[in-house]
This record gives sequence, C-alpha cells and structure tokens, in this order.
Amino acid sequence: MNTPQPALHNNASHNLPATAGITLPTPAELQQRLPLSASLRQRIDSQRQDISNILNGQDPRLLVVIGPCSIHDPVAAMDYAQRLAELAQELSGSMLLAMRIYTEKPRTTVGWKGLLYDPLLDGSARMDEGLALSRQLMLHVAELGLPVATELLQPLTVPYFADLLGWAAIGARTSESQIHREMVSGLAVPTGFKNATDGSVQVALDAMRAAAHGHDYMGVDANGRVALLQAAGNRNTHLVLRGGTAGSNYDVESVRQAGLALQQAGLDTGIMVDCSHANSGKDPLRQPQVLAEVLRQRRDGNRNLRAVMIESHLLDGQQSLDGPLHYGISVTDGCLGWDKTAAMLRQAAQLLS
Ligand SMILES: O=C[C@H](O)[C@H](O)COP(=O)(O)O
Ligand SMILES: C=C(OP(=O)(O)O)C(=O)O
Repeated sequence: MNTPQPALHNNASHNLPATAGITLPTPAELQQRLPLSASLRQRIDSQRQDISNILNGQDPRLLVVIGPCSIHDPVAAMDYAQRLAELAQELSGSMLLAMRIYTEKPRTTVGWKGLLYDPLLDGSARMDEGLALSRQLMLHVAELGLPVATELLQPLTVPYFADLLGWAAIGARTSESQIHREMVSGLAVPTGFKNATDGSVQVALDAMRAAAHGHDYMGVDANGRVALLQAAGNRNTHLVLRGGTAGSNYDVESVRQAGLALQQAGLDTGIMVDCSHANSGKDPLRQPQVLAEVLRQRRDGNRNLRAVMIESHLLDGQQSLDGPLHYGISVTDGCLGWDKTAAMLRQAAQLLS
C-alpha cells in the first residue's frame, strides 16, 4: 500500500514555476573568502559609535551619508571612494562622511535591482558574483577608512555583510514591513528608517519603536540554515525625512512636526534629511539647495537636524542601462557630480565651523 502524501504541499502544480537556479555561498563561506580583520572590526565599531554620538547629539558634527544611488561599476565606485576618503579627512572637524554602497535597489514596479542581484547588468542574475562583489567593495571602502552605508532590503543578505556596515537604511518602501523591523531589532548598526513614499512619518516612528523591541523571527544563520533568530532590540535608530508624493518635508514646519512626533513617541534621536528623492523632486542638482536649507535651520537653532543624505557620483545625472554605458554616471536615480559635490561639502563645512 502506498503511503498517503500530504495533498497540497508536495504538489508542485499548486505553485507558480519559480525554479531553483545556482546555489549561493553561505554567509560563513563568503566571510571566510573575504574576511574582516580584527583591526578593521575595531575601526568599524568606533565608526558606529561616532555615528551614534552624532545622532544622539553628543557630537556636534553633521553626519553625511553620500554616494551613488546604486553601484553598478565597482571600479568607478572605488574611484569615487578614494576621492571621498580624502575629502572626509579634510572636513572631519565639522562633518563625518559615510559612503553609500547600495547594491540592492527597491523598485517602484520593475527595473534593475542592483549589483547584488544582477552584477553583469544583463539580466543573467549572477547573485553568487553579486554577493561576493558587494562584500568585496564594502571591505575595500571600509579599508579606506570610510564608514559603509547601505540600504538593507532582502533580509537573507544581512548576514553576508552586516559586519562591515557603519550605518544602514530601511527604505521608504519597506519601513512599514514587520520583517524589516524585526531584522533591524537584531542589528548592532545605527539605522535610519525613511518616511513612507506617501510622506507618512508615522510609519517610520512605528518602525523605530518596533525595532527597539526584542523579536523572535525567522532568518538564516551564518551557515545558511533557516533558523529562529532572537534579537534583543535596537534602540540605535532614527528618522529619515525623504519627502513623499505630496512634496518635500525638509521645511521648518515639517521638521518641527517631525521633532514633536518623535518627542511624543518617546524617541530621543536626531533627524536625517534626505536631500534627494522627493525632497529634491528627483532633480539631483537641487540637492545643494536642500542642504543649504538644512544648514540654515541648524544655524537658526534646530538641534534635531543632525544628518543628511546625498546622492552623488563622479558625473552629474543618470543614464539608461540600454545604451552604451558612460563611466561614472548613475544607472538609477540621477546624482550630483563629484566637482559640485566637493564644492558643496567644502562650503557646508565652512558654514558649520
Ligand atoms: O533610489 C532609487 C529609486 O528612487 C528607488 O529605487 C525607486 O526607483 P524606481 O521608482 O525607479 O523604481
Ligand atoms: C531607494 C532609496 O530611497 P527611498 O527609499 O527614499 O526611495 C535610496 O535612498 O536609494
């Protein structure tokens, strides 16, 4: 007699056809291939502390999370990182620069999802290479002395490079997700939650409160096994104002209301203004204006504004992945070019000192 089979779960015809592709390395295997030295680990710990001190108001400098919207060319990314590392030294008295190494991109509908997913930019989805390239690039940038900043999108990728991060973001499309809030509760990394794409700040405040709690959740361990993860809760989070469908939210009144809402929620951390996205109306060349307004509000006594985000690359603008690719130009959102970026930051440093 045949053993009865569970009716639904073993019957492939009940699933849409997602087929298994290449096997990916486990987090432990990748870390073994691309290890973090004890001295770099110490440096990253102290970068996290510096970033927390700024966001908590103990360090008066401005945190600037800056870099390409997405990484598609690791060579251009290192070219950018070398320039940024020099500028970071020069301006370290008034600001702390962290570099955006965004290798995962959340899309509104569909589009290229980032180096981690499709490093060859041709739809071949070589995620094995994408994971390795992402970790390698983050390691190289950390070795230059820059804190590495990234958006954490797919929770399964976290153990592949959480050890390298100085700062992390949860994006506007995922701040409301319980899975992302659980993930942050287990991260020893200062993390910014963005307001939602519709402009809702409450979603980010709820996220901060949820992430501060301990959670038991499902994830993978270093050996790639599905595991119950138990997190103590991360209080080291903050709000990122990025504007929304109704427009920008870095004006005095929006910042005042956000500060009040943080206070009412018992969340005593600073605010980051994203100078790009809906705050620049997606025009990268407007970012210096947004930064100037943030600095003006700080000079006028606003103590909540402690950090900014800027999308910047070697050259201005953006390009399509369909055409021949030009060096140093973003393939996702438009960015501010290096010359304008350096001039903007030097001027900001003068105003801050
Ligand atoms: O930061 C990048 C984009 O704004 C985000 O990934 C959404 O992009 P899309 O609307 O072009 O898909
Ligand atoms: C996707 C990003 O931003 P947002 O979540 O604000 O759209 C980003 O910063 O790259």
